[in-house]
Amino acid sequence: MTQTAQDEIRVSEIFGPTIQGEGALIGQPTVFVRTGGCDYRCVWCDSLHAVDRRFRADWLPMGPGAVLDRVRALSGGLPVMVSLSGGNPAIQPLGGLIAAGKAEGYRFALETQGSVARDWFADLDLLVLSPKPPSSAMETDWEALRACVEAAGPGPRVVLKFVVFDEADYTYARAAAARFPALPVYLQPGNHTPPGPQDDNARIDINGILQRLRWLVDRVVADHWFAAHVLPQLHVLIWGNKRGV
Ligand SMILES: C[S@@+](CC[C@H](N)C(=O)[O-])C[C@H]1O[C@@H](n2cnc3c(N)ncnc32)[C@H](O)[C@@H]1O
Ligand SMILES: Nc1nc2[nH]cc(C(=O)O)c2c(=O)[nH]1
Ligand code: SF4
Ligand SMILES: [Mg+2]
Repeated sequence: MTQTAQDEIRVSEIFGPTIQGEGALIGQPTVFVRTGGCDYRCVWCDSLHAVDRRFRADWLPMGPGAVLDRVRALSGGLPVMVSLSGGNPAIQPLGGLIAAGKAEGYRFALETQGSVARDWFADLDLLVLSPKPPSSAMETDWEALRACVEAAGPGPRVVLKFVVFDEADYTYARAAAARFPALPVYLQPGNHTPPGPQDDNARIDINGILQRLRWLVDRVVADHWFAAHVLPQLHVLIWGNKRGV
């Protein structure tokens, strides 16, 4: 593969295989490629090490070949699901990595807030759009979100995934889902990440997460919102907000 500076991906971390902890592929063995840099800054982001520019020195430019070498080494050369996350992976040049990986049998999912659409979304196996509710303090660009769905086209599965902390977030999720009636919906309770090193499972408020999870189930059932899936972040229940799992 010939490589140019435009192909370089800013990589915060590559880890796994672990299990996918969230959403449509929960429980599935997955290697994560987390890119560095985001056009948002959600107040409760659990991955600030890939968002806050203070960590920029840790985001290494890597060509698609080098990323695939690392993924191959982690998976023992066996095809596995690769989740592209971040940061916002949509602001990175990932088309070459996806094409090269698919040629070797890897499958690709991508997690994005839906603020930037890319033509290579059409080559994914799964596009997870996670527009941000009021508690994030971010504004949704509905046209950009729709452009993401359109860029995906008929190829990948496309799903919506909402983080819900409170009633206003739930109302937002209902309204956003109603704009895209054909898309499956996943709801997950938010976790309040304490500041400091993300390597300490004891610092996670598991009781708060479970309380919001019970409330979310009650809310969905009371509304007869039978198309929604309600799931916790399984990796957070297992490991807290530890990095690299
Ligand atoms: C860290 S983000 C990276 C991808 C992309 N920027 C996005 O937000 O979709 C990956 C997933 O984690 C979710 N997430 C981030 N912080 C969270 C928190 N405190 N509680 C629950 N989910 C969270 C996001 O909503 C998104 O679905
Ligand atoms: N196990 C595990 N599952 C995840 N699902 C989404 C994640 C993310 O941060 O994008 C994530 C993560 O960081 N770890
Ligand atoms: S969009 Fe995603 S990565 Fe960016 S700040 Fe929000 S949760 Fe974090
Ligand atoms: Mg995460």
